[in-house]
Amino acid sequence: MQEYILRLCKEVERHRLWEKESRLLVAVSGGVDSMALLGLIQQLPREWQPQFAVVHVHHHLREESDDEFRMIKDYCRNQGIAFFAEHWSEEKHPKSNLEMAAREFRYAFFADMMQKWPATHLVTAHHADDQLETILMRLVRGSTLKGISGIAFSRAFGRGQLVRPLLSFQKDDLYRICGMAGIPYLEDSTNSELTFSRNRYRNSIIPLLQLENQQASRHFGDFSEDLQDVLKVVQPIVADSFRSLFTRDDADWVLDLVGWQACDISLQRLVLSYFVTEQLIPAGYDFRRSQLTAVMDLAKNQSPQKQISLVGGWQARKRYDKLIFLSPDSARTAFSAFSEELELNKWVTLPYHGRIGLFHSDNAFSKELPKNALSVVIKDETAYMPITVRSRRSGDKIVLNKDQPFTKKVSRLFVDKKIPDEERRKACIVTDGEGRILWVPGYAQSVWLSENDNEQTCYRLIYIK
Ligand SMILES: Nc1ncnc2c1ncn2[C@@H]1O[C@H](COP(=O)(O)OP(=O)(O)OP(=O)(O)O)[C@@H](O)[C@H]1O
Repeated sequence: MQEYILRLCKEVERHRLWEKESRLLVAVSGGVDSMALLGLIQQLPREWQPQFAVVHVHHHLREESDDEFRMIKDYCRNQGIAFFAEHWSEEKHPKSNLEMAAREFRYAFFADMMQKWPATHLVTAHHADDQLETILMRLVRGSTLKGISGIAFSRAFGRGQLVRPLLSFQKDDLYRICGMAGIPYLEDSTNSELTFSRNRYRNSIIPLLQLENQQASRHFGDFSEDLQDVLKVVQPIVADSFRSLFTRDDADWVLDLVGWQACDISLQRLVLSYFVTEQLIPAGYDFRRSQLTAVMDLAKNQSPQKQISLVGGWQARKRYDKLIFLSPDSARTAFSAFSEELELNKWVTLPYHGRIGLFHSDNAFSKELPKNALSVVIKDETAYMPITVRSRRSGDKIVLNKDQPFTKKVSRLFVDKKIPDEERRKACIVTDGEGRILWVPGYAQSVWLSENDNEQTCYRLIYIK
């Protein structure tokens, strides 16, 4: 046992996992891995042992969950260890993606407890065999370089760090630890069934690799550490390029395609991969390599306007010399069926951005236009009340040019001006009481408007973006 305790101390020191003053929340499922982890932490020498407590989630997914819950609770009570548990009741279980939902629930509870207890570190019992499985699965399924680098010893989580001190321990070590120290544990019954893909790897593929070489899991661990070292050095360089090429627009991101295309092809790929893994995908979401390839293809596509859907409801849209990554919210928020009559001297807030109003020429706003305002004048004999502001409709037409009036489709207007699709959707249309289009703020004004005041002036339309 002493040998294992020393090994844990070494790992904590080598990877700077925690300090004596840290406060650890140990995530215990009741299986051999996390019970061995708890046992080792309990037996750490005083100068190495921070304060610690146990967190457990009762998933109510299997009959044995009750036994696990009770076993950990009793163990902690007998050993004088603080124990915090949460129940994931059956009503909260979704119909699909159960494994993913259980994980999300678990980590949300852990983050919450880190805040409440409070803790500096969450400690999980991921070990060398988990590492091998994870790397292999990600390689086979397709993942980014960061994904293929596997599980990290430490990463930011909640208000502190998530640490995995057992990554160099093999499963057999953990059985031995529990055996030697008389620590109870319960086998997870799903481990022996081939229901989830991880278990298929665990039971069929990995034993073959280990037959080939018993040190396979150690070698995967070395590979993971080497690759993580490389990424640590390269990442800041890539991050610099990322910052110069990407700009943020609320929740959306915009890539300058001209600058990006001027980069070396390897840097192009690395910058996109960095963006996707570090910024786009919420922590823990597994982004597939195939999506990265799709984004690359989109960026290089000949057509000036094209779009694709990405994981998690994100959308990538190519718009001339920009690649816009729309957040799930923006992608959903379509400026659809909006229509509102303008009341004299009052602003109407537009659904996408900006406001618009109809003001009498005597009104203070008309006399002193707000900054960034666009404004046009309606001559009272030309337009009929009420004036309405609405979103675009197909078939919208506007009559342009005072001297030689001609009718133009609003859609054609946008194509001629090379206005990207999202901007077109955000554009609003101002009509008069007869439904004639008076103004498309920012883009065109009809023959019935003028820009300058004169004696006939009665009303001014003002739009602020
Ligand atoms: N119900 C649970 N309650 C508390 N801790 C848990 C629970 N289930 C898992 N853990 C902790 O998480 C560790 C890893 O568990 P598991 O292999 O199921 O992967 P995971 O939590 O889904 O994480 P990942 O997907 O990152 O591999 C366990 O060793 C244990 O420390």
